[in-house]
Amino acid sequence: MEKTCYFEATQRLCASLQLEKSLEHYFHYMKQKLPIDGIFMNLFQPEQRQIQFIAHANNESAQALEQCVPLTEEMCQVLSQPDRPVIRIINHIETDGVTFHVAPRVFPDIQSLILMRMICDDTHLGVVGYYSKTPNSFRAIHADLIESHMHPLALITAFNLQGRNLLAQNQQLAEQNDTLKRSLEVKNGVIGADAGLKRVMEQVQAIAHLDTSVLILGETGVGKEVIANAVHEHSTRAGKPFIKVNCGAIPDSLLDSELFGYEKGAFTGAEQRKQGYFEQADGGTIFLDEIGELPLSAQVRLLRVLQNSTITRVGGYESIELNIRVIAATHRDLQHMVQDGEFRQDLWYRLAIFPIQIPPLRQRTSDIPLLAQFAVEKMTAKFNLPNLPRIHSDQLSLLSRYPWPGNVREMMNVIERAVIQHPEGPLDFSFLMPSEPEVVTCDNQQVIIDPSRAGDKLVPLELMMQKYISHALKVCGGKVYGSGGAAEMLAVNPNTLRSKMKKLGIQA
Ligand SMILES: Nc1ncnc2c1ncn2[C@@H]1O[C@H](COP(=O)(O)OP(=O)(O)OP(=O)(O)O)[C@@H](O)[C@H]1O
Repeated sequence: MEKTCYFEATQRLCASLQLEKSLEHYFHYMKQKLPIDGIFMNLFQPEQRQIQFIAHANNESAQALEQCVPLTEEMCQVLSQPDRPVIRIINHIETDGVTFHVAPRVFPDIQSLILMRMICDDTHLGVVGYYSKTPNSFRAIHADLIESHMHPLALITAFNLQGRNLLAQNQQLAEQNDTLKRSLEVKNGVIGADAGLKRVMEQVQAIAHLDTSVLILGETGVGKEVIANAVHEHSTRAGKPFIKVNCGAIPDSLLDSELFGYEKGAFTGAEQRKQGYFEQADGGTIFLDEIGELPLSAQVRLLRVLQNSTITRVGGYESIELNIRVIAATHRDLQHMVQDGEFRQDLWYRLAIFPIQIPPLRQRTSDIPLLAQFAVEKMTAKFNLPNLPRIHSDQLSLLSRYPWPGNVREMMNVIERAVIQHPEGPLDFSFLMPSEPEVVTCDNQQVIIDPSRAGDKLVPLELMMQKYISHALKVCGGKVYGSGGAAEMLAVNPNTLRSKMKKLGIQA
């Protein structure tokens, strides 16, 4: 009889991964053997000084519970005694101090019960309670019948606990992961912040919280905008506007209206009042990229704005006071431009209070693997690829040897191209290796076009331009306009480049 009961009970306890479901099956079997109205399970949590009810089954339902009942210090001591009996019959609940304090808080109708401790690996987990709403319901024979069920009950509870702990740890790790990801984002996607750009990031940290103007210097594509963004994000202006102005991309005739805005009727076509970039940046930061391209006439007006912190819209009279931090950037040698009279010295002094020089990528090759990984992840997301394409170590060292004249932007383009070519990986960058020197025929002679290999025989400038523009297009993956395009890399106006391409018969 006991053996059959043990077998049947164990089968039911093992029927589900959900404790309350197992308990429900078990209850419906055990109610035929015992005078019970329900069964509950709870955990003893001495560190929290409480008992937590985790599952309950009766004739109506089965529920997973999370109800906790606090214990006094003395109660904890009583329950921690190792020699407490495994099974106890309590036929009048009010006679047992601890049980009377705990069980009726969750199940008010309990009058009598059998409590069986669940012990697994010498650890007291908690108890199973077989209860009745009638007093004096239980006899020793009932206790004898269930005593052998302690092990399967303890085992399924221990597994369930392990699962709960794993879930909780998992959730904690996921939260930590999110926090770490966010803190990486706060570093604003500056890859190399702890390596090749460490010195730069130290300067960013030092200047960010001040309102001083910052001048960011470095070759094209080196990450000047990324650093400008980092200054803004680390400043008290983070969350306020960050307005980027590419000074080289605005035609001279539109500069004033773009920068300072205009009043309705200021000129033909000015049908509405429009805010300029400066007004849009009020409270935040204006990033004047390619400041070296600003014509001298505009430089005077910019200096006035910087000195007075006010602007006047085109066609307007009112002075508008602004609160703006200025970050300027250029790939040109501004000091040299000052000497040549192309850049106003007073503006240079004003902007160059705190210059940050970003080293070219070839001088910080330690950043290349991380940047490559970053670019691969970016492209994988962009093209919705199921897996990250791999880069073998020989290809990675090829990337580290390449001189990257277009810096990080060129690298992003190169990786995009490699991902398009082999989306499933591994990525191949052999196209970066110097190809056979290109030879063109000029005056019936063969001439090598690579200037570093050219001899004394020079080719017509147009031919050299044709080859050079074609090369630039190749580097930019055929892109003419926009960020990372050939016009940007060659620092020319896209329309100028288009017309040159047309003239020289170059297809994008
Ligand atoms: N340290 C970096 N971490 C992550 N991405 C970078 C980093 N540096 C540059 N990039 C990426 O390289 C590209 C070019 O960067 P960015 O536009 O900041 O260069 P730039 O120096 O301002 O270029 P330009 O001189 O043409 O204005 C962008 O896609 C940018 O996200």
